[in-house]
Amino acid sequence: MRILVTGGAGYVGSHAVRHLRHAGHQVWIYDNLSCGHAAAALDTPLILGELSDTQKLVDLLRSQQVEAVMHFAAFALVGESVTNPSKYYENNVVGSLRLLQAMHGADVRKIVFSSTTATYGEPAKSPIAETTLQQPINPYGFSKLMVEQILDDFAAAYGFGFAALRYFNASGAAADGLIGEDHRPESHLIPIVLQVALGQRDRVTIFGDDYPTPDGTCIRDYIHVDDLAEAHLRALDRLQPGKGLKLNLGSGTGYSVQQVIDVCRQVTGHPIPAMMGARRAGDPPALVADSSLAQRTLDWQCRYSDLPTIVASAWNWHQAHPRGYA
Ligand SMILES: NC(=O)c1ccc[n+]([C@@H]2O[C@H](COP(=O)([O-])OP(=O)(O)OC[C@H]3O[C@@H](n4cnc5c(N)ncnc54)[C@H](O)[C@@H]3O)[C@@H](O)[C@H]2O)c1
Ligand SMILES: O=c1ccn([C@@H]2O[C@H](COP(=O)(O)OP(=O)(O)O[C@H]3O[C@H](CO)[C@H](O)[C@H](O)[C@H]3O)[C@@H](O)[C@H]2O)c(=O)[nH]1
Repeated sequence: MRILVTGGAGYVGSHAVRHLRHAGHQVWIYDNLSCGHAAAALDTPLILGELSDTQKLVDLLRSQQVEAVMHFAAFALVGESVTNPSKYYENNVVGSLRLLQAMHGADVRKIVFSSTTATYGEPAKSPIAETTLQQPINPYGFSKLMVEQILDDFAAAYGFGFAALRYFNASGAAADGLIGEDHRPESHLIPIVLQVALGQRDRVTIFGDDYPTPDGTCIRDYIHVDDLAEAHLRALDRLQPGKGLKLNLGSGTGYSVQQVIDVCRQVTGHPIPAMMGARRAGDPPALVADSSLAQRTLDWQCRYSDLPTIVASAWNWHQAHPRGYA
């Protein structure tokens, strides 16, 4: 297929682009490089553009005869979304709406959208299935939930076929070490811990050890970015006009912050000093996916999402690119 990938110069998008191309699809990346890196595009055509530029998108979709869109472009810092909600609703909601309007205008009706665990807020029960009530606790989560709603309505009214893939914690890097995770500022646990191992930070601060979990630190479900990319590829094949797939993507195994740091110590052989700090606002105690619906619907399984494999791939990338894409 001929596919436009918004946010394809970012972390998850760049890995998905490689999977798409490997499977024989023709791909164009559309990115404003606000958080992404031109180098992450490798040899895939990169078009610099804004989600809000509807006319540019219509022209592009038409001229390249695009058949489907994968939509990764968004802002994704939970804390920043609380202090600057306007920025998040503008980019994530209005930006997505403009993209969908462009697709409608160009008669492109297939889309795979990056949603998030953050749409669930603080669910009482774990693991989290898709039937869990979606009650976000921050503007980032609301912005993604709003787009899910818009997609439902575009499916019903205009025949869009969509998949909203709710990722848990994306992590790891490509096995060949060519691309990896480089967020600026970095807020994600694994890259921060590995920056300590590289000597770029003195220590990692653990955000709270008084959670109702076995060791008191927060539990998350880490899924390898290549497993996420594979699920996107399979979702693309299963889009149906007028219908929406809403699927959790996680490994189904939870690791505490303390366990993640311990695995990073084992993989890197570095002592990785850690100190206890205060809770980070808005962190739920435990988020673990029930991804059985995605497994059945997509005929998909995680292959690289055991934590030592995730950390080893990330460590490979960080060692080879100590300054990221700089
Ligand atoms: N990383 C995770 O653990 C995680 C978890 C759940 C959901 N998600 C979602 O997955 C998607 C990708 O996340 P990521 O970690 O790769 O983020 P990222 O910041 O690395 O990538 C986002 C990309 O979108 C681009 N972009 C942002 N706004 C744009 C705009 N208006 N026009 C054009 N391009 C724009 C950025 O330049 C960047 O290249 C996001 O939608 C995020 O909300 C990520
Ligand atoms: O320096 C750090 C960084 C993180 N953590 C902890 O490590 C865990 C994982 O934190 P991340 O920031 O790596 O990931 P989050 O679970 O907060 O975020 C993930 O889920 C969010 C929604 O909940 C967004 O989708 C986001 O993009 C995605 O990475 C959390 O308990 C956090 O408190 C620390 O203790 N110290």
